Amino acid sequence: MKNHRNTYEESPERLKDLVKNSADMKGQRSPSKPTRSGLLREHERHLKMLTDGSLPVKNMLLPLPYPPSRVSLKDSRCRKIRLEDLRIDCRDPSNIIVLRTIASPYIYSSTITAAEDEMGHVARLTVCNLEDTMVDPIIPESSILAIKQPCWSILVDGGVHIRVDHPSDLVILDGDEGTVPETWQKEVKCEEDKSTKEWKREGDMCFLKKRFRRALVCYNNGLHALDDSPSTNTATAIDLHRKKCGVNIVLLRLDDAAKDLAEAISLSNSSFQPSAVEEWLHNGSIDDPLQISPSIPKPLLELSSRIKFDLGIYQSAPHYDLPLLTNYVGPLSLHLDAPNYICDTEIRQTANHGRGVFSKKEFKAGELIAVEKAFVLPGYFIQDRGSDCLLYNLGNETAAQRPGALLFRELVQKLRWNGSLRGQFFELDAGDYDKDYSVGEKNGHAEDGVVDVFQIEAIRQRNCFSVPTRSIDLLNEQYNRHQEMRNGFWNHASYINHSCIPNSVRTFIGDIHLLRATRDIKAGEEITHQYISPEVDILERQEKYMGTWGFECDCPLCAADGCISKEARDQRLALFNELKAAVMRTGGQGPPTITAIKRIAKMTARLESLYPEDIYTNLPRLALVHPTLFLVEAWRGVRNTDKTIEFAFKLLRNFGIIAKVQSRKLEIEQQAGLINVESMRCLIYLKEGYESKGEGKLAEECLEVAKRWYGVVTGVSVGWEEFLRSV
Ligand SMILES: C[S@@+](CC[C@H](N)C(=O)[O-])C[C@H]1O[C@@H](n2cnc3c(N)ncnc32)[C@H](O)[C@@H]1O
Repeated sequence: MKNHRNTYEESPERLKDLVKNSADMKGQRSPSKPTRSGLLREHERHLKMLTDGSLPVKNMLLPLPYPPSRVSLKDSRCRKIRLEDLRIDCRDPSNIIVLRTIASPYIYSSTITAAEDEMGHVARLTVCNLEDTMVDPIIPESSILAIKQPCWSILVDGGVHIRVDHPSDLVILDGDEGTVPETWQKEVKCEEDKSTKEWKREGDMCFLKKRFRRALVCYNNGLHALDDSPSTNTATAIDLHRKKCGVNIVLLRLDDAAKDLAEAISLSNSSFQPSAVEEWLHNGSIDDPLQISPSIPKPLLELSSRIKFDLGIYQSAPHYDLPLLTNYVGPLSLHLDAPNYICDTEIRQTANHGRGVFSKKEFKAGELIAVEKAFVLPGYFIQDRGSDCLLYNLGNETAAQRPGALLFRELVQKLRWNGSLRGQFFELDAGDYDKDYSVGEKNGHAEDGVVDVFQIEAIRQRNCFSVPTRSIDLLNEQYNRHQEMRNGFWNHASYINHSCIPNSVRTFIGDIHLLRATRDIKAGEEITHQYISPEVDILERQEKYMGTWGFECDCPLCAADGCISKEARDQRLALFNELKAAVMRTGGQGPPTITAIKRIAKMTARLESLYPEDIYTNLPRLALVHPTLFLVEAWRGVRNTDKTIEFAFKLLRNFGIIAKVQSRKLEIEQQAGLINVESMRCLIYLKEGYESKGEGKLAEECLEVAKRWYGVVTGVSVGWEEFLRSV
């Protein structure tokens, strides 16, 4: 059994201990020196395990943070060192080491290989956060690499390896650079002499086999091998650029894809300069002043639309065919071609919550405030256990489940390859992460591909959303029980601050985020939403906000709860728990008895008395929500219409929605009200009640509000009739 332990997939627990206990080894030389045969034997064993398929969950690890090197290999500060010069955990940004890999890589949660320096000394090399695959390895055997700021990192088995966390700290060399040892230079093979046609064919084969990087090389070589006959060449060159563009899109290299497409378009119509086409692809607008789209062939048009949507297009009104988008989206089709609508909101400094999003115009309750396509929303088969992974951050001792881990991975890839998208992202809140490490464009360190993976993770943690495939699916209990939520990232929405009693609700259709007003909003008001639904107990909810986002909420509800003495709050919580247990006891054998309902109503009334009216005038009373919901449904179950109506109004009140009937008209005041599935359901119960009392008009008014709230809660009106039938 011992022989089969996978020491390549490091246990985070053991690594955490190691980080704590190895501080005193910092600066020392390697305690062990592997032999070439020992290292290769061990590597072979792990590779075999990988092909055998006996694989654990992927544990991705982020050690203690350190910044990526910004020293280029051509920089005069750059100093070449050897394996024997390396020290434990000592990174000097000016140092580089040139290595040659001596084995095929093991690619799982990271890329692991064996490498030698020019003295013939060997080491295990671990490169993390690469978009690497076994069919298309980035560093196959015999690759020549320069590693920036190399050092030894301790392994749990007592050995050491060179660990690279920032992908930009790894530079793959062609073999003819001055930094490459002479003996290795001679061994670098020249690419074969092939015709354009042959390169294209090989590129196509590689594409089919998902060897995307190799396909790019082949198409590039094909372009270089073009002969001098212009007539046949133009069509071939357009085709090769188009193919390259497609591969770059798959690899999330949108900037490169735009370059290739611009070349292809310009070749197909010489009145367009490549630079003008590239600018059009990047301009974020639906406008096409040069009239490029009507003048290009369909395949190029399709690619241009793909690139423009992925880079972000903006429109000035919330015009969307939401039923169409809703019906299109499914677990395998998350990504939509939809423009953003964010122009009626703006990002500004708040008084004491950092930056926030503000309305630039009035919004009516239910109206769309903003619509945004995801910057990144990983698409993967939820059921695919092979994509299971966890991301351990040893710096702040947090662990992200698969949705967060996969989002992190894709963020790194997208940011690394698209300089045009970096500036926006690195402006976002990274919490306590030391901004001095930052290499975002705003700091003027836009060296190609240099992104700080620790900063990306800090930004992800603070700003990502947990999302269903579509928010309407959350109304379906089956879905709720079985579906894992994904993690996605939306740049504009990342500026929205939290409030426990917000004025907007966020919903999703695939990768589209919709924000709707829960009540009328004035121009200039700050837009808020709930990061998570607030816990009943203020201390518990503040702990959660502090734990994940580092803030203490000071919304009116938290201020009110803060006015209540600890003793009274404890009393409230004890009664709340007692009620919860009493409600649980009624479950099981048929509907609750009238005696049980009355007992719970009495306890609920006692709990209500613990909410002073002068403090909670129109604020939600969270502890009362669930018992009151139980009572509404229980009275409805025994067909007591008057009681159902009475408790439905109480439930709305407990959500902070002050509703009453005045002169046989429904009046609703919801400045601090929580609009959610339960409050919407409550209105449907009221509609039913009034219907059975022959109050048709009141019933209709309740239904109208319920329908508006359905739009807020799901983002769309699709499925309303079906939902109504299911209540
Ligand atoms: C998603 S960002 C929101 C935008 C952020 N204010 C900014 O300047 O980038 C989340 C961060 O905003 C701040 N924040 C959000 N809601 C807050 C609130 N109710 N009170 C205080 N700070 C808040 C916290 O620092 C939190 O980590």
